Amino acid sequence: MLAKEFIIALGTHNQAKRAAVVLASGIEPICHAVPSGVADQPLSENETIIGAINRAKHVLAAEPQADIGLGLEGGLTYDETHTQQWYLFSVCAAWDGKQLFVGKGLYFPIPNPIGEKLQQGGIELRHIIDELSSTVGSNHKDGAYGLFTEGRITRSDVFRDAVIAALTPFQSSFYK
Ligand SMILES: O=P(O)(O)OP(=O)(O)OP(=O)(O)OC[C@H]1O[C@@H](n2cnc3c(O)ncnc32)[C@H](O)[C@@H]1O
Repeated sequence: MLAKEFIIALGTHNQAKRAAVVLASGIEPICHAVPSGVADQPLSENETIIGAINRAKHVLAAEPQADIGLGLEGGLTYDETHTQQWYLFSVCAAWDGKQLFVGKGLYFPIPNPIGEKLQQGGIELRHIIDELSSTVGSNHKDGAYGLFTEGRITRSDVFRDAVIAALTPFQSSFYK
């Protein structure tokens, strides 16, 4: 476990992401919205990872008193090779000014018509999930994962695992 005095800067005010960091670390992060430098709706694995890394680096620069910057980014990717299926996944990048690690959360199939609609542009996943779940701000709540699994997995759960993965090399003596 990280020491309580360890300061985490998180590059967003998103509540699902903030909750994920608390679940993963037991620490309340300093939230500071920073640009991801990628599209509002990333549509490839590479773009999503770059967005997470940009956020981690930008937030540590903006909050230099922090020990580590975390960037959390959600994105979609199309699996051409095996399943011809769109997937939603969540990435955490962790940057302490010297070392960078990335944790990837669950890969989760989403209905292909949703992926195709997003690919056409002009709309983000949260708009579609808001409409399907008759809510506003689904991306701050249980998200697409919560809707499709009837609450068995939430957006915070998925990001929690990604945060644990990205933080572990900074915590565990096995990586020293
Ligand atoms: O405020 P920020 O940190 O930018 O959080 P975000 O939720 O708006 O943005 P992300 O970059 O993480 O996600 C890219 C887009 O995909 C949407 N999205 C990703 N995962 C989602 C989920 O589980 N449920 C609903 N929308 C989701 C999200 O709302 C954005 O429109």
